[in-house]
Amino acid sequence: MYARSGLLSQRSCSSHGRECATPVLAAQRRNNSTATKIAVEFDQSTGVAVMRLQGPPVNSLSLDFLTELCINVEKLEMDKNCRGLILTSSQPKVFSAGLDIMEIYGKSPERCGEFWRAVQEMWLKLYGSSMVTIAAINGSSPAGGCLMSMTCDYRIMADNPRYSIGLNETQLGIVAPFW
Ligand SMILES: CCCCCCCCCCCC/C=C/CC(=O)SCCNC(=O)CCNC(=O)[C@H](O)C(C)(C)COP(=O)(O)OP(=O)(O)OC[C@H]1O[C@@H](n2cnc3c(N)ncnc32)[C@H](O)[C@@H]1OP(=O)(O)O
Repeated sequence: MYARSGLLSQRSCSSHGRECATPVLAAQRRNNSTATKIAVEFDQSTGVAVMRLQGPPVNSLSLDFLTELCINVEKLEMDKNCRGLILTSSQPKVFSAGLDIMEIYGKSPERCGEFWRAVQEMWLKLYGSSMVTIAAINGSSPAGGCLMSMTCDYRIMADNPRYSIGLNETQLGIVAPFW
């Protein structure tokens, strides 16, 4: 969902002077889901968009979720009026539970590859964004949720001892790749 009058879809990328297009098209081709897991509100007066993650129960990062996230980031990126992005969660107590483990359990190597490429695309898009990006971490944010917030320029986390953040997969001896 992009609550801004469909303006973006009518504009060509070249009118904005920002790079765009191919990744969006790739992501759009992939996105067959009709359910909306990402809600975006853009305030024209401030130039700041708020992106709310709303994939119940815990905003786990499925292929559909990642695809929708990427499409929305890219749309905002193409809008020259959008200077800042706040990423937060609509789910109570959880920012994001990280990668949707059911996306990698018992799946074919091809499907796992597709999923892993979507993970890379997500963090590269956020990390490389020309917008100022802020993660407003209003709940727990383990593993891939931590990765997502790390790729933002700034992080603010709700002060609640019940919320945790970190690369918890290291407890199982799984470490982030070296690239
Ligand atoms: C800046 C440059 C960066 C460069 C980066 C380079 C690349 C770095 C690579 C980094 C790698 C990152 C790797 C990530 C790996 C992963 O993300 S694997 C996933 C790991 N996630 C977890 O371990 C989270 C586990 N979940 C929890 O801890 C808790 O569920 C919670 C704290 C999130 C929420 O707790 P609570 O509110 O009590 O809910 P629950 O009852 O536990 O769960 C509700 C419901 O959700 C299901 N669920 C939870 N997590 C996931 C998940 N990850 N995937 C799918 N489903 C999940 C849980 O099973 C429950 O389902 P049911 O209600 O039982 O059906």
